[in-house]
Amino acid sequence: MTELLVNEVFESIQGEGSFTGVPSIFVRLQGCPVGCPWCDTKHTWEVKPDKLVSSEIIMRQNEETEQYFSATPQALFSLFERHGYAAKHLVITGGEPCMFDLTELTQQAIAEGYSVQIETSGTFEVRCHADTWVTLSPKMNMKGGYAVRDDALVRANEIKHAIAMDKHIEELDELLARQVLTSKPVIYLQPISMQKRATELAVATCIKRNWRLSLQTHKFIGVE
Ligand SMILES: C[S@@+](CC[C@H](N)C(=O)[O-])C[C@H]1O[C@@H](n2cnc3c(N)ncnc32)[C@H](O)[C@@H]1O
Ligand SMILES: Nc1nc2[nH]cc(C(=O)O)c2c(=O)[nH]1
Ligand code: SF4
Ligand SMILES: [Mg+2]
Repeated sequence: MTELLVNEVFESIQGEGSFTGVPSIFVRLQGCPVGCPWCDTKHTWEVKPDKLVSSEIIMRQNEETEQYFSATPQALFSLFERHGYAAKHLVITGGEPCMFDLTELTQQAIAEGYSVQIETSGTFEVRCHADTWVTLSPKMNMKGGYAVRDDALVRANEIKHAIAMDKHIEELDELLARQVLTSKPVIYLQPISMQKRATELAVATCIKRNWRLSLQTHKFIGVE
C-alpha cells in the first residue's frame, strides 16, 4: 500500500481553475523541490523527519505548519468519513503531489464515486487513474532546476499558469509550442498573489489571446 505524506486535509470550495466553486476535499501532500519564489505553500517544501506527527494533531490545528502525517489512501477515506465530509470532489495538491504515485488514491476515490483533480507543476510523472482531471501549473526556470515534462504536458486537462510579468507569458508560449502537444488544452492565467499589475496583465492577455482568467477566489473570501 502506498504511504502518502500529508500536510493537511480540509473541506472547502475549489477556488481556482475549471472547478472553481465546487465543494471539495483537499489533500495537501508534503514535499516540493521546485522552489517558486512566490509559492504560497512554502511550509510544504521540506520533509523534516522531526515534523512527522499523528493525523489527530494535523486535523486539530488550523495554522500552516511544516508538520505532516503518513497515511494510506484507505486511512484517508476513513478520515473523510470520521470528519463527516460531504464534498464529492477530491483535490490532491501540495507541495508537489506527483512526487507520489497517486494511482491507488485516485483509483479508490473514483471507485467510491468522487471526481478527482490533481494540482501539479508538471515536473514529475503524473501517476493516476485515467479519469483524473490534471491541472498543470507549469514551472519553468525555478531555482530547484526542474522543468515541465513532456508526458505531464500531454496528460494535462487544463494549464493554469501563474503570472506577474511579460516573461511568464513568453515562457508559456514556448511551452505551448512544444511538438508533443497535439491538441489544445484549456489555458488559464492566474495572477501571482493577486497583485494589481499581475491581475491587469492577466486580464489584458486573456482578452487578447482568448484564454481564461483564474483568480484565487478562496483568498478573496478569506477561506482556506
Ligand atoms: C501551491 S501549488 C501546489 C501544487 C503544485 N506544486 C503546483 O505548483 O501546481 C497550487 C497552485 O497554487 C498556485 N500558486 C502558488 N502560489 C501562488 C501565488 N502566490 N499566487 C498565485 N498562484 C499561486 C500554483 O501555481 C498552483 O497552481
Ligand atoms: N480553496 C482552495 N482552492 C484551491 N485550489 C487550489 C489550491 C491549492 O493550494 O492547490 C487551493 C487551496 O489551497 N484552497
Ligand atoms: S511547484 Fe507548487 S508547491 Fe512547489 S514551489 Fe512551486 S507553487 Fe509551490
Ligand atoms: Mg492554495
